[in-house]
Amino acid sequence: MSVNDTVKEFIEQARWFGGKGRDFEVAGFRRLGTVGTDPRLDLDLVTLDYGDEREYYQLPLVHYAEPQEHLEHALVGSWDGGHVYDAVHDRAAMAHLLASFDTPPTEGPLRFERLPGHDLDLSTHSTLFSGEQSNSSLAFGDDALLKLFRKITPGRNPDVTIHDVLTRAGSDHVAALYGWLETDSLVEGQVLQLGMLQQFLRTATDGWDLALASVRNLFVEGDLHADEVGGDFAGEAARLGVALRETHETLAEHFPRETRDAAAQSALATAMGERLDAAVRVVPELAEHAPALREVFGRVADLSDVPIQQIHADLHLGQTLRTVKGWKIVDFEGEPAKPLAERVLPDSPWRDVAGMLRSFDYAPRVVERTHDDSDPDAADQRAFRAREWSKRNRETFLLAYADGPLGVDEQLLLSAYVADKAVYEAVYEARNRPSWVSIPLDAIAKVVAA
Ligand SMILES: Nc1ncnc2c1ncn2[C@@H]1O[C@H](COP(=O)(O)OP(=O)(O)O)[C@@H](O)[C@H]1O
Ligand SMILES: O=P(O)(O)O[C@H]1O[C@H](CO)[C@@H](O[C@H]2O[C@H](CO)[C@@H](O)[C@H](O)[C@H]2O)[C@H](O)[C@H]1O
Repeated sequence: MSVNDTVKEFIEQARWFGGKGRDFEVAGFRRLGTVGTDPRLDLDLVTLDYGDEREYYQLPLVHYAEPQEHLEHALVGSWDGGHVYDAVHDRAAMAHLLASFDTPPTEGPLRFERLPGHDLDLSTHSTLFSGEQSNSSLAFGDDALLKLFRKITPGRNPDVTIHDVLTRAGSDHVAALYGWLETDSLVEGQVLQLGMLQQFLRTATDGWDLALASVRNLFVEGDLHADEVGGDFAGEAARLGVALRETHETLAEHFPRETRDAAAQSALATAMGERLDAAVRVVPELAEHAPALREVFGRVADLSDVPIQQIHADLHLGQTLRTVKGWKIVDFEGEPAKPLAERVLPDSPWRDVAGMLRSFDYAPRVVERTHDDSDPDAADQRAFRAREWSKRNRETFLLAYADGPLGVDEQLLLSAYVADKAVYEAVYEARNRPSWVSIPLDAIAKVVAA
């Protein structure tokens, strides 16, 4: 088998590969740089050709002369007389990267950039994060987290740019950026950012997991209200609201702020309508709600002077981490499916708020699904509690975020973003978790009934 075919097979089964199910060929293989010897770590860039478009993926590959038993699960293939493994699984290869952040090479194509203020702990070893992630993240002990980007879009990565700005501004709501890895390359004449090193949040618990635990707690005590059980989430929802407001304020101070005029608002309404049209083709059940949704989107076309700025753009509870020092927000890459040029455009902060409101709707619905519905009374009671949990946390979060009631225009814009996100989710679920598609569909039915 050729090296290209071997690499293609490896990419197809990788959990970070975003093009699953699509036909592609490996059209090119380019060495971006090499770090260390014995073992040698190559950072390679693979070009994938889908026929109508191309994408680039980063492959960190470690080479050994002899087979490595402990890396068997990470074998990519054997070529050039050696054995080649996915390097994120190899502590020796990852130690080369950490050492290079500490003492950057003085020559060569790779640039290991650092922010001042933190001495890396070189005595640590790497542990790869598991889970459904679009990139590969590794913890170095309790000290640092390295995220190696997999899909590489030429140009600056917003995750790096935004963490850089928020770290320098002293924000309490992100993990501090320690540095990043980049290279100039001939690919589209732009910089390629390959990885990001940041503070490891040792005491972090995922916001989504915390929300699920709170709902489970509530379901155990079927006769108690959300505010009467031990795991009530409202205090956390309020703190999250404040954390998001403060993050938006800091972003507004350091990135350009604009206002969207009537023409731009009209373009927003059109874009939401187009996303709906495309979604109906994937999820035909959306069709019955389409006229009412179009009305919701149409109302935002009449607004003008809408403030826009840098936002997170892909916010949900799974992008929040609760630490002993409060809530942190992660992953500022924007919606991965969108092209970079669109992802870096300013947008209304209400889009982020809408993302969180949708998550507060999801959490109880997901827990409900794991319960045995053999007792219809208990199921009804759980459905009632689920609605109560969601409403309580959405309202508390929103009140804390806005620090008061919303104006009519703000409410209108927020409802449109909520509906737009639910339309996006209907497609996402149909493609990834078809049995969950009723969660966004039910939410859409509620929006249009309101
Ligand atoms: N600084 C950090 N410290 C500890 N865990 C983190 C940190 N940043 C992100 N995580 C966790 O690492 C995982 C991957 O992070 P994320 O930025 O969402 O990656 P991806 O871009 O691959 O989706 C998530 O589970 C997230 O909660
Ligand atoms: O984290 P990603 O950028 O990969 O986001 C995608 O996956 C999310 C699921 O992990 C998905 O989020 C949806 O499901 C969540 C529960 O699993 C829920 O909290 C979110 O509100 C809901 O949107 C997200 O839409 C998708 O882009």
